[in-house]
Amino acid sequence: MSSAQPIPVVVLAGFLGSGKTTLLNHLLRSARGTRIGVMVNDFGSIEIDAMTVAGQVGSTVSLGNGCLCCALDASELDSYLETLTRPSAGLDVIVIEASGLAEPQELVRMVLASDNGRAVYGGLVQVVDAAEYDATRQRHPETDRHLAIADLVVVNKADRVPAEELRRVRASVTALAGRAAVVEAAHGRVDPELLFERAAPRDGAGEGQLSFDDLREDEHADHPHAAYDTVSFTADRPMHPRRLLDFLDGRSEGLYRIKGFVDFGAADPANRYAVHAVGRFLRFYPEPWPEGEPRRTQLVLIGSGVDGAALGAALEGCRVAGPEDVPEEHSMWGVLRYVPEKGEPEPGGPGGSEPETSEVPVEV
Ligand SMILES: Nc1nc2c(ncn2[C@@H]2O[C@H](COP(=O)(O)OP(=O)(O)OP(=O)(O)O)[C@@H](O)[C@H]2O)c(=O)[nH]1
Repeated sequence: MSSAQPIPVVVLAGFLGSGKTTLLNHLLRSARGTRIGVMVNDFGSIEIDAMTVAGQVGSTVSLGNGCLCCALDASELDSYLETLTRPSAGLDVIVIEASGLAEPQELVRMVLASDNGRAVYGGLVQVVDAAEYDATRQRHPETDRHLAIADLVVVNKADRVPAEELRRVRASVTALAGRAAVVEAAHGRVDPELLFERAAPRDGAGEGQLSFDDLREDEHADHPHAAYDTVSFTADRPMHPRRLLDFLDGRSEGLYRIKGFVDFGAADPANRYAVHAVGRFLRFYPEPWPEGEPRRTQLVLIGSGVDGAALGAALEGCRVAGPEDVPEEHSMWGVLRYVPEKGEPEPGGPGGSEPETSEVPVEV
């Protein structure tokens, strides 16, 4: 792509835990020379997504805590776009990863409203968790509306549902997503061309894509974010593997999403454990501590109808209390049960080739 062309800005949306960061990291790994700028928006004061993506690329801007569509206005978005669209950054495409509770329509509207002449709206990619599809639609009827305005829908986690179920979900998504292409994926592994080609500004710019007029103003009202609380937890003392597992196994239905990194101290001094819970799905992904990274646990918990103070207190009780509180010999076994088999890649880690995008340092 030539730098004289406007840079497409793709909005990557999808409900909590559907696999947006996983897909983004796949794109960054397999972009083959396409230089991708990333904006990440975390819902929670610890920027887990930003940390998960940051190792992969230099051109990442974190939009911080909150729901982008509420926290940001078009002029602020413009100042971030200004940074990423500088010719010196040499980017070909910019991807905005929305928080799992963002209203994609608002983001699209903001991108369309941008007066940055070097950027152009590049389409909405909506990620769907095939295993959570019915439950998500039930709790969040606005899901249907999000599908209807998408340009590409990725029915992700195809590996988690039987073939027949996948067909049913795909058929339902296709019916709702009138204008969008629908593809299935496991671990977000879509052909990057699919996004970038769709994102590339074409003659008759944005043909087939949403225009301002397609976006109705009144739909921010039933924004799902209002129903959710977020709890951030940090501990400088290691977590007790068995007590943390008991906490996770006993989590309530309302506590829909947990993500972060866990320090199990002496139980595994070499690794930190990325943890992800999405509904009843739970995984730990051990990875060597990055050099210079302080040994600490950082978690973000997102749920509706949850008691934040009680969750915080319960997690505090999962910390190793002191030298006499030694985790019993096989206490890591419970954790290891949730470490994926070989072949199931980590959300942001190995499991694929190294990123081919070059580092593009961008100062914000
Ligand atoms: N089995 C399976 N797990 C997946 C797949 N895609 C993502 N995951 C896992 O689902 C969890 C959530 O994935 P993320 O990529 O962090 O989801 P997200 O949409 O960025 O999450 P939020 O930003 O919190 O909304 C992680 O444990 C991923 O490894 C998939 O296709 N199959």
